[in-house]
Amino acid sequence: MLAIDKVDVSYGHAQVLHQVSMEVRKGEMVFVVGRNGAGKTTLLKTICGLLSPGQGTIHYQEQPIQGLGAEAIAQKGIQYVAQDKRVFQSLTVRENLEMAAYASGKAIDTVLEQAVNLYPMFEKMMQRKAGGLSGGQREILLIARALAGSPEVVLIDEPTEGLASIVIDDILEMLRELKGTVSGLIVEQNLAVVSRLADRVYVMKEGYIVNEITDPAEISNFAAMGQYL
Ligand SMILES: Nc1ncnc2c1ncn2[C@@H]1O[C@H](COP(=O)(O)OP(=O)(O)OP(=O)(O)O)[C@@H](O)[C@H]1O
Repeated sequence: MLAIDKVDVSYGHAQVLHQVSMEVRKGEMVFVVGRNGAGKTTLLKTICGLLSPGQGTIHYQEQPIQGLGAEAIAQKGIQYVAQDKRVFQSLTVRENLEMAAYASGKAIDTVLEQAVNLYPMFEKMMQRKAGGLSGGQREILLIARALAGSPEVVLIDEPTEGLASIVIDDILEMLRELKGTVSGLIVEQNLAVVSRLADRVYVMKEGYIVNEITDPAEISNFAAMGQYL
């Protein structure tokens, strides 16, 4: 589905990704973990076309996409949910979803229904201003917006960052709902979340992939593996 091969990325003269290779197979939920500054956000921005790799290739459904630009890559079916949890605050939940429907060309009713399936509480929250939602609900709204165009792959940057543990459970539940319906590449520092959902984990350190874990037993023990971070 997505194959990243020996990708280097620099900001000016500062190289921050070195020979990064990874894959996401159809329906897989793949996690990237690593300390702050390891290059995780840079990786997602490179895949979705906000940054261009200096070297290496990124293939999506067997076609090269590196350097295509963010709009073209989104149209091909890769959606990116940034770390900042920024919704259109002065618009309602419904209006936020309507804008995503409009941008993707999907019927509004379908997008609203998908969002309620993802997070049933939205049904009663459609007229609320998105700025008044909790951090967790904003994150779920952003993911619902990203799913509006029925992408094949979602790239999600730190969905639980800064959230209280009770809200993290909501995100966990929502991601569990998503699992299998779309392929996911998710940056996440909460190892308990990773251990519950991951099909595959990549560990990044200082711009390099230093470990790939696919063994389910090892993944389910991942929360105890703080040494990787
Ligand atoms: N726009 C930029 N210009 C120059 N350097 C940058 C820029 N963005 C990030 N960096 C540097 O690139 C490196 C990787 O940053 P990146 O944000 O990708 O890491 P990260 O693993 O996502 O960390 P975090 O969890 O803090 O977001 C860091 O050293 C960071 O300072």
